[in-house]
Amino acid sequence: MSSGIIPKVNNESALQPNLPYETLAGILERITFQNDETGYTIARLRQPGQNGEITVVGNLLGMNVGESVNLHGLWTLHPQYGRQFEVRYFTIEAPTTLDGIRRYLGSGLIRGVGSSTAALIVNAFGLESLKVLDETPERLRELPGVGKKRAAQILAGWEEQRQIKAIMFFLQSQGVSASLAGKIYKAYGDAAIGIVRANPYQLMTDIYGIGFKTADQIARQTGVPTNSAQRIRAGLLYALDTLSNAGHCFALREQLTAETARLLDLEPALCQAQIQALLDRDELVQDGDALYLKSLYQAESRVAWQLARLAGTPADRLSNFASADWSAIDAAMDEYSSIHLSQEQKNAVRMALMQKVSIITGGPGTGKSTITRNIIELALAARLSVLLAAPTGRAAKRLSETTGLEARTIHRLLEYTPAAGNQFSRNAQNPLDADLIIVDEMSMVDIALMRHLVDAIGEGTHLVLVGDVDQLPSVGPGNVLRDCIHSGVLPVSRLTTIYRQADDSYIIVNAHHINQGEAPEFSKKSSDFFLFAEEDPKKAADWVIDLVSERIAKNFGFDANRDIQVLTPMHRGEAGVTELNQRLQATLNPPAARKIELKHGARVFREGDRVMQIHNDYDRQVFNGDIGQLQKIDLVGPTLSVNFDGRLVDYDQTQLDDLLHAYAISIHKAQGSEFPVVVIPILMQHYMMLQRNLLYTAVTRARKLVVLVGSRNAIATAVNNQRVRQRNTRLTERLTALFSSATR
Ligand SMILES: Nc1ncnc2c1ncn2[C@@H]1O[C@H](COP(=O)(O)OP(=O)(O)OP(=O)(O)O)[C@@H](O)[C@H]1O
Repeated sequence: MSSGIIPKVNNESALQPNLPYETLAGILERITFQNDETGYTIARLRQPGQNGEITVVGNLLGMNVGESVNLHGLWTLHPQYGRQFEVRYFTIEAPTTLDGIRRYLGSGLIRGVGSSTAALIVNAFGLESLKVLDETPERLRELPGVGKKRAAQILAGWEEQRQIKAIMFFLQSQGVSASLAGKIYKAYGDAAIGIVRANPYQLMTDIYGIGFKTADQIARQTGVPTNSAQRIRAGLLYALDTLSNAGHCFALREQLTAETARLLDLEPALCQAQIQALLDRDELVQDGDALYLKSLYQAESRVAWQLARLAGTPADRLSNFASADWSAIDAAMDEYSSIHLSQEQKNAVRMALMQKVSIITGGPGTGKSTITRNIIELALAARLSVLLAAPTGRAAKRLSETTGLEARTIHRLLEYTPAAGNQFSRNAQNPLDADLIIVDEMSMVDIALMRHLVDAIGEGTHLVLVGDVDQLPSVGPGNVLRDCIHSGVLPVSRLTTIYRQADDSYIIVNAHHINQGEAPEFSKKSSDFFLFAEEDPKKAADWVIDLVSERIAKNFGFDANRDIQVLTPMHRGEAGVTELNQRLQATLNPPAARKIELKHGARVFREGDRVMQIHNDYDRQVFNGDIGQLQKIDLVGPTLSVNFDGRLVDYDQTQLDDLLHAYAISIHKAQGSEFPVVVIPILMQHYMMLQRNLLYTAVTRARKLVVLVGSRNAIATAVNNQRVRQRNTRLTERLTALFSSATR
């Protein structure tokens, strides 16, 4: 782990970014629409001395018709509704004229009070009406026809809206944007102010979209000292969490102290003391010089323990194979199968059926799918039950296609139910009922998911882990497949011979070249592997646009929207994800009168866009890396409907952060997916990311055509850089220790 990978918290406010906001003052005339769940509002504002009304949109919880408001935000141009003002922050002043007060009280603001009661109140108390409600509400009884019960009812409604307003006011005065304030209010209700004051860092755990930096800024505003124990503990957990997002399961004590001290701008000794506090509270676990978040420690130890249990049990649901006549089985396989397996492949089949836990690894075209099919055939012929799974929906679909048997995501296999508090219904108490379980694309499985998987496997069931260990490791923490192989305690079949290869096809040959540290060949004979040499990032990006929108379709007959995927090493720069997406969107899906658009932050979603979900959402069954097409935008919700392989999924305003444009995606996000054509910009500008397994992963995503655009130098740098980023994991050591103690 290199030091300094966690960005320092700077003093710039992430809450109130330094944008040139405009301020509008006026009276809120009408609320046209308000989404009860999210608080998203469309309203009309009248400005003093000006004719007509303007449309204002944003999270306007706590704002009511008739109020004088100061709105801070930006003008935007809506393709259908024209010019409108997007509110980021607001302040409210109560109305001051008789008419204003009457309209205000009668606007529906107070539950159960309409325009006639409002008129009664204003007739009786005049300009003092609001003061009466606030300070001497017993005077409501003076109103004709208002008894004790009715007065209490009016008062309760008044208090309720006052509370919302007070909370929204408090949060905004702490620098929280209106939309975040809305989220906080929705999460905590009337307790919001209390919680934010007592421990703003609590928001990190409870509210999606609030991270350490936002919580820390709120804490500064509310006066929490920078050296408070609360802040340091939150900082330590945040540092560990950031490291786990980079793939690490633990941090060394010294590194964690240094990282956190730098992050918080405090003395390391202060951080040391709070490490002990977190250990005492059982939020951290210490293992020698390593410090783990508790959940990761449990996951890693449990995976090792469960694998030892599964491998070491005397129970064997495939015992027939242990005593089988393997020369007869090999002969039968040769006779009945159209493909004659090589000896190394036969050994892999035999190993899977004889060993309770085993691993099959190999590069593209080495026969992993073929072997998997053979294993399944033999198991089914022996009337055994087989379950197949893969970490992502798309990988599972591919496994189904290559084996002809149903394959599920690991989450579905384990009957994951997010509604029931993220529970896996298949677990140690209720294990999967199968004789044989095969999991494909193991390189993508992180330590947390592996823990749930092995927990749910009963003794005697065989587990076969299949994957390509040279691919990029999982996005989540751990390096499970690699660690299991390195431990040397589990049987491994390494497949080395490439079978899938036509004479003019270079994709697989080059993938293996790259994996072995050799430069890919750009031969004239090649029909599927090309380089457009260009050193300059801007010109390389121009090439990418031209290739995707014109050349590849023209010369090879592929469809730009359906078949071609741009994969790039970085997010930033001319040839990074962000800029390429903007340019490709403009070229492949330009604005048009009939296409509705929705602006979200710096991005514009437009009907017809290619988009990608970037988090697992088990409720709605859309997963990190799923790519779909934006079919419809409904501006009133506002909601987006995205078509994922024929299934429509709706996104409301609060879910839009889960969606990115996907004309160009990062290579990391492409793991486990395949595309007919991939176009890969690769430049010295991407220096930080130029690693062998990154290029290898990118190239192996293509089924029919690979086009590299960039510099030979960058390709050579990637190929030569075998420094697979080190991940802090101890699964290898745990496995070795457990297995050696079992055999002693
Ligand atoms: N022993 C063999 N003899 C002849 N052809 C083989 C042999 N093994 C595999 N093949 C063929 O090689 C091709 C690649 O095999 P397979 O799809 O099983 O590899 P893979 O490792 O799963 O590849 P990938 O990871 O790219 O999907 C297939 O067309 C398969 O039929």
